[in-house]
Amino acid sequence: MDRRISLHTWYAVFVIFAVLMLQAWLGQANHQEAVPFSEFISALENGELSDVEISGQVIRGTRVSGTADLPQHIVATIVEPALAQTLSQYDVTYSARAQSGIANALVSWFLPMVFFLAVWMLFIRRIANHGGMGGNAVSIGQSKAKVYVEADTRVTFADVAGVEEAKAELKEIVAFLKDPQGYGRLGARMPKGILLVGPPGTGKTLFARAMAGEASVPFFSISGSEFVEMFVGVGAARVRDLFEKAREKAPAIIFIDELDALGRARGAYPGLGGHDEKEQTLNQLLSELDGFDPSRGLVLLAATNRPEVLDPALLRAGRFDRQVLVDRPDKSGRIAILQVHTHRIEIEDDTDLDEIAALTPGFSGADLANLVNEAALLATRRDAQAVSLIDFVAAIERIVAGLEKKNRLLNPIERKTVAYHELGHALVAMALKNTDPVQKVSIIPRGIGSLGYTIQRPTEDRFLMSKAELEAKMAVLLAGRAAEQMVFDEVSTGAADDLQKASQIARAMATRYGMVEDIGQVALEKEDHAFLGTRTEGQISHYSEATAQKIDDAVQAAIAHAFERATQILSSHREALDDAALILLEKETLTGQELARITGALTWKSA
Ligand SMILES: Nc1ncnc2c1ncn2[C@@H]1O[C@H](COP(=O)(O)OP(=O)(O)OP(=O)(O)O)[C@@H](O)[C@H]1O
Ligand SMILES: [Zn+2]
Repeated sequence: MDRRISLHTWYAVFVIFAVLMLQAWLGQANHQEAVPFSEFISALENGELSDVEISGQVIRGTRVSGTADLPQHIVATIVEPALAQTLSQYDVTYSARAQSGIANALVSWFLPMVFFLAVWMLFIRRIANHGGMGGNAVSIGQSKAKVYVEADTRVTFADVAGVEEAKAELKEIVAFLKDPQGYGRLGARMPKGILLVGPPGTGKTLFARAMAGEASVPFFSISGSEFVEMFVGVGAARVRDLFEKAREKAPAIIFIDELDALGRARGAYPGLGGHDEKEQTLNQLLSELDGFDPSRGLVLLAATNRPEVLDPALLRAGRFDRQVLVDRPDKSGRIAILQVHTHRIEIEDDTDLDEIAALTPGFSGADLANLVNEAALLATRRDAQAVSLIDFVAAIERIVAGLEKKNRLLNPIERKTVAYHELGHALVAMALKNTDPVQKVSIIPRGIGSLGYTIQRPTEDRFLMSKAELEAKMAVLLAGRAAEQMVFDEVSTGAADDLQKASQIARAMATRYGMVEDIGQVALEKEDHAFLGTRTEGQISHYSEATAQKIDDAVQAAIAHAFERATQILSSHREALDDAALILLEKETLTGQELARITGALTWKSA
């Protein structure tokens, strides 16, 4: 990759240099000397000039006779606008300034630019086609497309560790690739496209290659980021080529890395350029997806760490209709990943991977791979026979500093706060009747702005919610902050999103669902139950100041009540909360069952 970037830079410098040279040369040929206006006029009056042209404030002419030591082309600025009129008695042409501006730019900038860009592209193509990616990857396609194909990736699921849930899901796909016919026979339908979603460096690319390795099928890949700054039509041609090549070799895996770079919501590009090109590429991809027939043994995988920016059309049924989460590993996951990577190096017996894993919360698989590498380098530098714990600790310190800069790691106090916050949500959800069961609690940061998370799995699709359910939901939402308040006697900014959601519900209860006695069964605002899925906003009728006051009061009261309720539940289960927090801080994720076991929750589900 680096090599190609440096070539790009090299050629960019070359082109700029060449254009500047050309400009200088053109300028010379066209050389014009600026002279005072009075001098220009006298030359004109003396009949020394021909081809006199006025464009805007500028007048130029070609000297046909007169003093030889003056340049042939002279130009002056019309100082007195009124004079422009009197000039009409001479043989002059008036030309629009804009026109001559464009013509000038065309000659001096645009044409040479196009010419050199073309030459540049040609060079880049040649390099790309000859150089390829190195290793056992071969790039195919002579001119248009740069699709990488590996006949055998030599990576298997054993190389991917710490992401067991995702692995289990993807194993099914491998079974299909190994025997497309047999799979179809049982009536099972493969998803058309599978989207691997997760933070950078968690092994999405590795997973895709491992699937190809497991199934012993060729691996065709292309990266979304390579589609940027491409000429119109090239991107679409690449996509077409990718699918064509893969179809010839089916069964096979097609992998599109960084899907977000080319699959961004259409119409979402600020500014000009690139827009049409990206739309064309995306449209081509969509049409390939629609014509895609999984029963022929092709599996389409893509990866992204920003699923939220993807064009919704990509995620529709029959396109990328299966998402697999590839998350940052928890502690046991990190141990497994460290095992994979330390396999190839010599390590001292004293090195306890468990301890290293404990020191590296928030590390991704790529960070851990990097860590093992660094540690090995440090050991080599001190002439050791094997890598030992001290090398790992030193390497961790270096890497942590880098990650902290990127704001990806929590300090110990933050971790503790997040643990209690998330457990607050989880325990209150477990204690209350009208809530969805807790599936998972985690203190592994997920994306920007989310430091931890609690997943509740709805037991069914919801179209109606009762007042009791809404109230329970609010209590669960406020329980994060309630736990922080109770344990640390201090609150943090981590609850902002919870508060917003709870306020939304409280407000809707007052203004839309007629659930507040004091206001009555009137609808004051339009539907906005973001929590049920639909969304339209605005006032239905104009209501008085007094009613507005009542709404505010009702929202305040509902929130206060929910907070009170959460606090009460948590304080009566303080011991369970502390026990769970200890274990969550150690393990980083807890499933619903584990949590129930720790807290004995199932015995106290009541209220
Ligand atoms: N789960 C894992 N198990 C083992 N190694 C891993 C794992 N995750 C990442 N790695 C290591 O990190 C390297 C980079 O991971 P990979 O490129 O697959 O991540 P990615 O999720 O595709 O990242 P990005 O989103 O930045 O493209 C891998 O080649 C591997 O060495
Ligand atoms: Zn929260």
